Amino acid sequence: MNMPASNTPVRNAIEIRNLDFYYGTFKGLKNINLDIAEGQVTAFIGPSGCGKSTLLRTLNRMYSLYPGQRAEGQINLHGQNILDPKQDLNLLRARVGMVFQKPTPFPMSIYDNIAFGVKLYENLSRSEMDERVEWALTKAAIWNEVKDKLGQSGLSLSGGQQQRLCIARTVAVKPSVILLDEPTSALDPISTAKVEELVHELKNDYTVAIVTHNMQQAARVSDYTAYMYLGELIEFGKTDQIFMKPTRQETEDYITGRFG
Ligand SMILES: Nc1ncnc2c1ncn2[C@@H]1O[C@H](COP(=O)(O)OP(=O)(O)OP(=O)(O)O)[C@@H](O)[C@H]1O
Repeated sequence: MNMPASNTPVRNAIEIRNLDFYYGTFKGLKNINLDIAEGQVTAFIGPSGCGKSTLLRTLNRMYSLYPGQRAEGQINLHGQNILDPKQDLNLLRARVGMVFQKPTPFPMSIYDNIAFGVKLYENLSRSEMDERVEWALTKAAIWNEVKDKLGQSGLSLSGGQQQRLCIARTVAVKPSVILLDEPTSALDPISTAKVEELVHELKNDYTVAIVTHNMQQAARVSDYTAYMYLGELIEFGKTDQIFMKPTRQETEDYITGRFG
């Protein structure tokens, strides 16, 4: 468990207030109130269908792509409510990047996988772009594996490498928050360990929120943990408190495997 240094004041990157979420008439999230600390890793855990991915997808309004899905309440990103209808969604997704469960490289070269997103937001010279590509791939701990084959298709990489390429692609546009939706569930144990190590590194520069089915993973990589059940936030706290001394019986039952 990664404890924040106790003498460092924790600032919130995101403050979620009275958040309800609807899939049509079905209420997927019920009155969520949660703070996501800047420069820390926050894990969302809970049994299947409890709303972990739904909550993550509200944080960059990914749901706005789907008709019938809506959120009510407030999600303040560095003090600005991103649920405001006037929010520019392209800008939001540059500030809040997302990595999905299955690696999803674009069908283009490794270099272009990184450059593509950067070009949407910035006008860099070729040499500046070369630098950005190397920087992002280095941040995602995959530079050494791909530096001699940047022209090859991203799809030619292994699953674990593809996922790190996707993380590099997200990092490349310099977001302030990175959302990871079960980023290792399709990976083997060695690739999983690499991605977990990377999550640990990323929090030096970014705020990270991660959905995981794997409680050991939540315990290993996160500073804070939110336990959810049936669309409600049941308990939230520092990861060691949630895992070693939960205050709610429901949390304890889930953590100890008596339920879920
Ligand atoms: N597109 C959708 N339309 C309608 N209901 C949905 C949709 N996506 C999810 N739901 C419902 O919302 C609830 C929360 O789903 P969500 O995917 O957020 O859960 P989860 O905790 O991430 O689950 P899992 O661990 O299985 O991925 C579930 O009851 C699910 O059936």
